[in-house]
Amino acid sequence: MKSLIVLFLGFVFLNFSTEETDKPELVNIESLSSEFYYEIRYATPNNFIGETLYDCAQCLLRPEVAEALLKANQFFCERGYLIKIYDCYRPLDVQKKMFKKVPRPTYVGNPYGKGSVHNKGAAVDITLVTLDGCYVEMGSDYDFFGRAAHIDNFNFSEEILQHRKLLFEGMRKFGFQTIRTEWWHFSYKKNLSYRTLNDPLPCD
Ligand SMILES: C[C@@H](N)C(=O)N[C@H](C)C(=O)O
Ligand SMILES: [Zn+2]
Repeated sequence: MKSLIVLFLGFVFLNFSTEETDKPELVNIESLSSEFYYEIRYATPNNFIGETLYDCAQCLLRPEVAEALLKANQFFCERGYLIKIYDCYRPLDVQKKMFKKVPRPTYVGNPYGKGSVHNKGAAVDITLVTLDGCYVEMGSDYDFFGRAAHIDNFNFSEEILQHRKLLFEGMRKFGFQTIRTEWWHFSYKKNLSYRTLNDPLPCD
C-alpha cells in the first residue's frame, strides 16, 4: 500500500513538473503562422475605453488554443477568407479597467468573479477578411455593445448572415464556443484547467 502511494505521488509530481517546465504557458501566434491579419485595437486608442491598454500588438495564446486557431484559419482560407485578430490573451488588470468602464458581464467578463477566458489565454476576438485583407461586413463594429452584435439577432441582410454563419461554423468546428452577445468572441472549450494570468504582454 505504502509503495502504491509513493508511486502515485511520484506520478503526480512528474506530471506537474513536465507541464511547468516543458511547455510555455503562452505562445505568440505569429511564431506559428504568417497567415493571420491583425488589428489589435487595445494596443491603440481606437477601442471602447479610448486609451492604449497594451504596450505592443501581440496575440498570445495557450499552445493548444493557438493550434486550434491555425486549423480554423485553414478552414476559412479554403473558403476564400482569413482571420483578422482583434484580441487574444488579456492581462487581468486590463480586464479590471474594461469592467470599470462597462460593468456589464454580458459584454465584459467580471474580473472579480470568474474573469474572462481572455485572461487565461484561451479566448480570441476575431473577424473574417478576404484573402487579400479586405473588410467583410458582420453587422456591427467590433466591441459594439448592443443588439446589433448579438448572434441571435437575424435582422440583417443575407450576406451578413452568411458571413456570421461561416465564422461560427469554422470556429465551433475547431473547439471554440460562441457567446450570445458578441459575434467576434470565441472561448476555447477546454479552458477549465488553465489559470488566470496577469503578466503584461512581453514587449521588447
Ligand atoms: C470586451 C470584449 N472584447 C470581450 O472580450 N468580452 C468578453 C465577454 C470578455 O471580456 O471575456
Ligand atoms: Zn472576447
